[in-house]
Amino acid sequence: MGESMVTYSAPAKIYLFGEHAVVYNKHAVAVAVNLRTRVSLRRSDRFIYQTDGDTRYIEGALGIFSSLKKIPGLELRVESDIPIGAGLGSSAAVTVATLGALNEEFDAGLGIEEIARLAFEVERSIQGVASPTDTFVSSVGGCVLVPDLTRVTDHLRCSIVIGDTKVVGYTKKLVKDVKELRSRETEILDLIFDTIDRIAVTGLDALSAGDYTRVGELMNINHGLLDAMGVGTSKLSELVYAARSGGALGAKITGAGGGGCIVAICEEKDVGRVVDAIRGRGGGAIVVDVAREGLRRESED
Ligand SMILES: Nc1ncnc2c1ncn2[C@@H]1O[C@H](COP(=O)(O)OP(=O)(O)OP(=O)(O)O)[C@@H](O)[C@H]1O
Ligand SMILES: C[C@@](O)(CCO)CC(=O)[O-]
Ligand SMILES: [Mg+2]
Repeated sequence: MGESMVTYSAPAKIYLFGEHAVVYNKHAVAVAVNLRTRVSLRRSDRFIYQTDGDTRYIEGALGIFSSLKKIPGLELRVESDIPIGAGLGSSAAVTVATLGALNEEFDAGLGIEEIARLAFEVERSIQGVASPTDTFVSSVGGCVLVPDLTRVTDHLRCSIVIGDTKVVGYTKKLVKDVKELRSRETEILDLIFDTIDRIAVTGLDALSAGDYTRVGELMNINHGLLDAMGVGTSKLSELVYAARSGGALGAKITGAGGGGCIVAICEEKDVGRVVDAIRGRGGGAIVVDVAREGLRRESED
């Protein structure tokens, strides 16, 4: 019987504000949520992977880690609650959890900030252009402000509902499409990004003041600007409007768009109506909580 496997997990995330603009160094506010990816691994004489996704990000994590410690062979298993390509940061979570487990198994002595930075390098190398948001919030948990890379709170006094179009969005392609649109309409896209920057900063102030009506209103404006940059779909907007009609304070695309998920915030008393409204339009709907913990060691296998 080989030595026991070491297991680390990392959470999914939603964006309250700022996706895509954050790639151009504008502010974003992201929140880790309690859907997790768990990576278990142990040394081996060859490389054996068990996972339900392709291994691009796992290979990316192994590659960047190998520059620190030689990996002769590895048995690695991934189990995840996070839908892939749904805008919930599944790539960041699998990368962060893989690096966390490697860090312990090979005694690399990396701190959480270093793990977040290495994970960001993996995302950027695969995505082409990327922000540190997804990997940072998955590493540290709670609610974070980017590009400051600060954790602002670990509690929201509202309910969070994720609506899933069940259509995969491809982050790499969507980020590239926005980059190409910006190359054609630079001034206009920069005005949109600047407006999203202001929304994120104002939204964080509203969050800190507990003014969730204003947080929701700013989320709605942000959704319109994501549509304007071409990452929306009719299905995403259908679920957004359904959530709002169901009583959500605010609802918007979360993540890269082009498919994937929306996020809605509401008062606890309205959660059932918001869930029913999303499901009534054929969307998947799950109520999530803030994940206070980011990268986390799980019990021995
Ligand atoms: N459980 C998993 N096992 C292995 N690889 C995974 C897993 N989950 C995600 N991945 C990797 O991440 C890729 C999806 O990343 P992508 O950035 O396109 O979507 P996302 O991270 O889910 O959404 P977003 O980046 O918009 O938040 C998959 O193709 C796969 O390479
Ligand atoms: C679209 C984007 O802003 C978020 C994807 O979850 C890309 C990134 O920040 O790397
Ligand atoms: Mg991703």
